[in-house]
Parts: sequence; structure tokens; C-alpha cells
Amino acid sequence: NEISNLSIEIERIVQDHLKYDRENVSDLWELIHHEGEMKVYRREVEENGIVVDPLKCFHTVKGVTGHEICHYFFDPLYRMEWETTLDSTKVIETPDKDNLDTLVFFQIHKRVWPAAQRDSCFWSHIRSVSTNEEDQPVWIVVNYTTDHPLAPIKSPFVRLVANVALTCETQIVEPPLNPKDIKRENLRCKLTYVAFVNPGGWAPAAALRAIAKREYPKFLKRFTSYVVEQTRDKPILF
Ligand SMILES: CCCCCc1ccc(-c2ccc(S(=O)(=O)CCO)cc2)cc1[C@H]1C[C@H]1c1ccccn1
Repeated sequence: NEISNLSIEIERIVQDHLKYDRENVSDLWELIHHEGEMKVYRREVEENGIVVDPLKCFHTVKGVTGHEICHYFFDPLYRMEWETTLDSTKVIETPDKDNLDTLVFFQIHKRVWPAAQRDSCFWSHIRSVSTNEEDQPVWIVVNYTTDHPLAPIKSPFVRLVANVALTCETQIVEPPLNPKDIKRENLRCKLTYVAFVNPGGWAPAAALRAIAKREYPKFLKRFTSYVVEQTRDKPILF
């Protein structure tokens, strides 16, 4: 039925991301932005003349955990606080009321003139994966395009196709003897962000590449700074 088909798809996509995303980039990837701990890479790929460049970003954020980064990325409550490229976001379905680890979003993206305005509909899933005993668990959020009756494709909007994952590892730097004494200065989150976005309809390749080159680093910097600010005086969420 619906739920089990969705959970099968979620399992497949999440496992793929867990397996591949943290792999280092090959020399097929071009470094398009390097700022402090943030490195943003891109591969130039076109499908039927449409730019679908995969994007991969590695970043280390001090003072927060991977759980905190994934929590603020996943929870709709904060979306419009850090997202500057959206006109709106809405949760149109909660597939499992007893387990709020999966939501279905419908988002309208700000128009990038002269291209047609985009909208998106995707399931979003958050999960922690324990690696081995002593390390902190890996946290991951995946946003993956899906059709939905409450997100009809309507002109003039062009539906974009996205497969995005944010994967985070938490490191405890110079761990104090008693784990209860861990402070935020002992925390470091190593995150990987991958985005496979098909803009859904033709847009000038050079323009799309320029937008991506400008927007992804801006969005990752703004989002991670937002989480550092929001968590500064709060108890650590491991
Ligand atoms: C003609 C221009 C079409 C716009 C292309 C486009 C659309 C969505 C997206 C995108 C889709 C999902 C996510 S997310 O991480 O899942 C968060 C969800 O709120 C993030 C970014 C990217 C791009 C590519 C430009 C690039 C760009 C990059 C960061 C912001 C805006 N535009």
C-alpha cells in the first residue's frame, strides 16, 4: 500500500546517500567555492540540454552537533528563517502520525527572472544511524521529489526535481573525562551536502550555473550560521 511503498523508496534513497555521499570527490569534480572550512564542488552534467549539475559540499561547523544541524534543516518551523530563495513552504502530508520523521513539503521558489517560476514537492526524511559504539551517530536528512495530489503541477509554475541530502557526523574535540562535562567548544560537526537538482524546464545553462555557484555557498553559510545562533545558549542536543 501507500505507506509501505513510500517507506521502501525512502529506505533505498537513504541507503544510497549513506553509502556514497561522504566519499571524497574525484578530479571529475570542480571546486567552485572555498571559504574557511566550506568547500563546494560541482560536476557539469546536462540532460536533454538541461543543466543538472550535481553539487557536493563539505563543511565543518564548530559548536553544534549533527543532530542539531539536521533538526533545523528538517523541521518546517524554521524553514523560512534560513531559506531566502522561497516564496512559501507547506507540509501537505505527514505519512506516519506516530513517527514524525517523514514529511511531504510543497514549496514555491522565488522566481529567477527571466526563467519561469519553480515549485517543488518532496518527501523529507530525518534519521540517525549508529556507526560503532564509541562514536556519535550519523544524522541525515533527505529531500526527494515525489508526486502528490495536493501538489498539482499548474502553469505557470515549472516543477523542479530534487534529490538532496544533508549528512552530519559529530566529533567531540578533547573530550572531558566525564561526558556530562562536554561543552559546545568541544563540538564539531562535519557535514556533507549533496544536491541533484533538475530545474524541470529549460533555463540558460550559463545563467543556471551562475545562480547555483552564487546560491549554494550563500545558503549553506546562512543556514549553518543560523543553527550556531539558535543553539548558542541551548542545552546540547546529541
Ligand atoms: C531557473 C532557476 C531555477 C532554480 C534552480 C534551483 C531550484 C531549487 C534549488 C534547491 C532545492 C532544494 C534545496 S534543499 O536543500 O532541499 C532546501 C529546501 O528548502 C535547495 C535548493 C536549487 C536550485 C539551483 C539554482 C540553485 C540554488 C541553490 C540554492 C538556492 C537556490 N537555488
